[in-house]
Amino acid sequence: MTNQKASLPKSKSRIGVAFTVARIGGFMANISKKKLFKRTENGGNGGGGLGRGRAIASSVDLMRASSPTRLNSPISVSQSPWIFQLPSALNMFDQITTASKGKQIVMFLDYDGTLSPIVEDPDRAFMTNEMRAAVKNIATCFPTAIVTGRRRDKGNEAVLFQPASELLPMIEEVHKTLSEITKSINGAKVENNKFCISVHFRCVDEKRWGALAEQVKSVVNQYPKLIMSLGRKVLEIRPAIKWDKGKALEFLLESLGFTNSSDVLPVYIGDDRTDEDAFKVLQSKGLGFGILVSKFPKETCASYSLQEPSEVEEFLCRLVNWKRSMGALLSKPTLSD
Ligand SMILES: O=P(O)(O)OC[C@H]1O[C@H](O[C@H]2O[C@H](CO)[C@@H](O)[C@H](O)[C@H]2O)[C@H](O)[C@@H](O)[C@@H]1O
Repeated sequence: MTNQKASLPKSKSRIGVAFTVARIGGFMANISKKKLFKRTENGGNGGGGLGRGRAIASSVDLMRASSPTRLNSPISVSQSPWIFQLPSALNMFDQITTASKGKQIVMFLDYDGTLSPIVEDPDRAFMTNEMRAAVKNIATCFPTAIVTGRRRDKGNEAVLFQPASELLPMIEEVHKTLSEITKSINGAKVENNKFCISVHFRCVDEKRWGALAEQVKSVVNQYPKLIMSLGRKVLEIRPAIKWDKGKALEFLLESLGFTNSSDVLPVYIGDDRTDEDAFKVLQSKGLGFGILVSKFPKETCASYSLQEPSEVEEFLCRLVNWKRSMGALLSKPTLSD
């Protein structure tokens, strides 16, 4: 499999949509996280009532938990009770297609960790040729949107909606400051996603994570219009506006004319905390299916799971084949023809 430029296929997509999302709110999994990020999310002064040492220690704990690389318990993935709660979307394939009877499937796909494997260098997160073909095919079968925090020139073609444009000069300024200030930390990488800044710590020695988080928070705290949250080995700084992947999903469904929920079956596939906002919307509306991409147990509002991008590809290919076989069945000549 050869790596390719991280852009999506240009033609034949029913929507051809890629979506830049200014993220907010994140996925607050537990109380300590709420406390820790309170200052940054409120533009206030961080760590809640925690002392500085404890606040840094819990920052590091959260950063560690942001992208687990092993199971905490000694049991294997297949034995995990989480797997029972969150069955594989591949095993549940027939149930998913049955639920789509009389409805329009609309596909929502996250990019990093979903369509492309997680890699150390965010500039080298590419879709394989096979995944590219699968995405292209799925977009010919169903309305399809890529919902990502990445900037348009890093993998996407069209942007339907970009909130917070007036904050761009400020985001640019913060990007410069963060790039400068984090130079002292080996492996730290600051990425400018236009509407959000990502400070990556995947390649930073764990001993330096606390120092990095402190540096970033000290800058973000000077900007009340920005908040910070955690993704997979990444600190994300974004506008404090009411916009997230859940709102993006609602906006897209509405734009496509699917206000009547009985007509539509949205399927959202994502791996990260920001995707939880979309899973939550689907869950609360009793609409479609959220599919979490993860090998490890996680707290989630998704209904099903896929372990890694290669399983996402398999799932997309099965959907394409199913859709094509349905089309073939419908067009088969009958005796009366
Ligand atoms: O909304 P998404 O498309 O899921 O974007 C979330 C972040 O994705 C990227 O970072 C992640 O993938 C990198 C490449 O595999 C990996 O190195 C990093 O540790 C992950 O967090 C992207 O680079 C970030 O800007 C996005 O915020």
